[in-house]
Amino acid sequence: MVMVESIATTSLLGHRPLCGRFSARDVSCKQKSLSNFLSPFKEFIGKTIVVPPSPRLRVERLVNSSIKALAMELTKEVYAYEGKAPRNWNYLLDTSVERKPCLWSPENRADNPSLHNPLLRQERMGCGWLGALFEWEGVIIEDNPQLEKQAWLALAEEEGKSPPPAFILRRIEGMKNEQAISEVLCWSRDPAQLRRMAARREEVYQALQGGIYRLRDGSQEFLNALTRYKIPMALVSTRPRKVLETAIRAIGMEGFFSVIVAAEDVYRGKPDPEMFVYAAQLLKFIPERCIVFGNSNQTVEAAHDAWMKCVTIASKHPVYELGAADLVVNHLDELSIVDLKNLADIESAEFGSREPEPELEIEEEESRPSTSIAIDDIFW
Ligand SMILES: Nc1c(NC[C@H](O)[C@H](O)[C@H](O)COP(=O)(O)O)[nH]c(=O)[nH]c1=O
Ligand SMILES: [Mg+2]
Repeated sequence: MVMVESIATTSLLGHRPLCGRFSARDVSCKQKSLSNFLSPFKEFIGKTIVVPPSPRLRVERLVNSSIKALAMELTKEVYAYEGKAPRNWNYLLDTSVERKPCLWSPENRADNPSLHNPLLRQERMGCGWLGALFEWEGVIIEDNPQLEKQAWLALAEEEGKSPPPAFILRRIEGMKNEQAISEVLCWSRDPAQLRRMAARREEVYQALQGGIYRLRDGSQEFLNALTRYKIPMALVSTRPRKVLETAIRAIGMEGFFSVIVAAEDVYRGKPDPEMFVYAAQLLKFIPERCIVFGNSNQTVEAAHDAWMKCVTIASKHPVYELGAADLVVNHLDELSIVDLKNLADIESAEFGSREPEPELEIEEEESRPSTSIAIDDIFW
């Protein structure tokens, strides 16, 4: 009984179903109806029992009877909802009450009754079922936006292409090199050429970067806290795996990440959700229980498209540019574990329905002036 109560309490604190049809208020009503049920029952005992049983026996009877009564009540609801009560159970069904699907047995995505282990189930509904997906640059370590630009400009020169303007560089932020070259810069569509240019661009960047890594203030402390609470962590970055592994060793952060998703593991980087969805799969978590930590709006878009919450770190972008994030901080150690649990529990309107988005209407072609680009968009 104690275990059942504690699971129920944890599930209330630690999870709210995403279907949006069951709220905390519904649960408290259910709890009230049990205590309402107990009071007439006590009176009944007082009037009819001639030889009072021992106090222990009385308590046991009360508990057993209330469990039976609750079971009967719940059975009524199930049968009423499923519409398949046995014929001689008709007297149990109050047909005047409109039954709402989902009122009974709300889906708790954090729970897994097939585990047959109350402690494991309880842990899953607490912190034990919260996954943290971290970008690398600008989140765990300091990044250097100038080097990104310089690497693209150097590659453009080597390839005999015109230097990409600032608004194009902003669009490719967070993408994989191949994706940026084929889909935005439009330098080639040939897979072999894409691979060659992408590898060269990474080589130039690494040469400029020089293998010097600097931890962002507060990252280590935050990762230590998550480790203490046994929250699994994934590193998700558009850098190649080898670069990430070298960098992790260089700053002594081995052992923190149970999963690493690197550039070569996916077809597309941000704003595509692929990297985060894959990381959640590797952590064996459903996306709704994962929180992404990034530093750009492309990350926010990717996380939300993956049905994940997103905390952004105002490293290269100021706070006011990161308004779409669920939470914006300057450094990771501003966050507490409770912040993360609360964030995981917020039911975002955009996550309310998994129905496909309606197709956008195609606008009629109008004679419009060609898109104008502000001068400061072109020059940096
Ligand atoms: N293209 C510009 C970028 N790109 C940023 C990188 O895509 C990304 O940050 C890097 O690959 C590391 O990955 P992650 O953050 O660990 O996922 N950044 C700029 O500042 N400016 C650009 O023009
Ligand atoms: Mg980043």
